[in-house]
Amino acid sequence: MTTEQLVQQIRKKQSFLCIGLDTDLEKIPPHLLNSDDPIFEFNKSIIDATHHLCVAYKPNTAFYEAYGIKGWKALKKTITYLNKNYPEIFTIADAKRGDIGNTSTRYAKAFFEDLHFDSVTVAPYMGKDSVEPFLSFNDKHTILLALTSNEGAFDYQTKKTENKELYKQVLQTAMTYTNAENLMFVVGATKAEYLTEIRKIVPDNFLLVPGVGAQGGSLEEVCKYGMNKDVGLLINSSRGIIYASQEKNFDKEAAKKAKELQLQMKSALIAM
Ligand SMILES: O=c1ccn([C@@H]2O[C@H](COP(=O)(O)O)[C@@H](O)[C@H]2O)c(=O)[nH]1
Repeated sequence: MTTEQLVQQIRKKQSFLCIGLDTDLEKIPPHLLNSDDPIFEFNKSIIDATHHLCVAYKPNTAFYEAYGIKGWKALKKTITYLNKNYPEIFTIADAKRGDIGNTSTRYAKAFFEDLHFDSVTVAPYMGKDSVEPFLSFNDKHTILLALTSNEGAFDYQTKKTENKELYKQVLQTAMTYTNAENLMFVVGATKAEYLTEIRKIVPDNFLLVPGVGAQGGSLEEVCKYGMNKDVGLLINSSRGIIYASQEKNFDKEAAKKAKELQLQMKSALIAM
């Protein structure tokens, strides 16, 4: 999917919501555990109930890898279901990959060519030759970790080397990479106060913003400091939406939570 197509969807749906499919067998409604593939059944119900309220889904691969081959099969069924039934939806494999060049190429092939995701999250620590293999795929997006939502972000990401914070160096250096137009960046909603500085360095790139809902980040502040002329934000909520209820109507309860966020996003778009 191109960035233009993503922006069109945001305008059409009046939403820049990304729903995180962090599917955990210990948290899904117990009645689903009797089915052949409870992870996929849960995801399918959530997707069918919420697709009109969001523009992206983000399965975090850890939740699938944890179940071995069964988890990978459920991930493949989920992305195939999304691409077949809702091709307008932007898909993110939250896998946080990155390695020496030839290994990164295999990761990129796995997520872009085998699984057909639109994007994958990548860790910047190994530098240019670990990131550029992901960037070389047309109409695919590499979402680089810049300033993460967790407390540990302060261990390195905000520390200064050569009088500049590491997250700023990541943003600036990454923008010099070949095919940098395919870059998006992860910035935690819990770090909204940094967004003004971040937008000075990457005014045009999309930001994937996890951390509203369960982690307590403010949607209002993220919009205030992070929006650009094309909206430029994908705001993720996982647990806050998908685990709204463990009852039979869990999908409808999830949709209610997604609707609450979509309505706030609609207001932010009107105020733009
Ligand atoms: O900085 C980061 C990067 C990734 N994540 C991931 O996003 C979701 C957030 O889930 P919630 O349940 O809405 O808290 C999860 O998959 C994280 O691994 C992040 O939170 N922060």
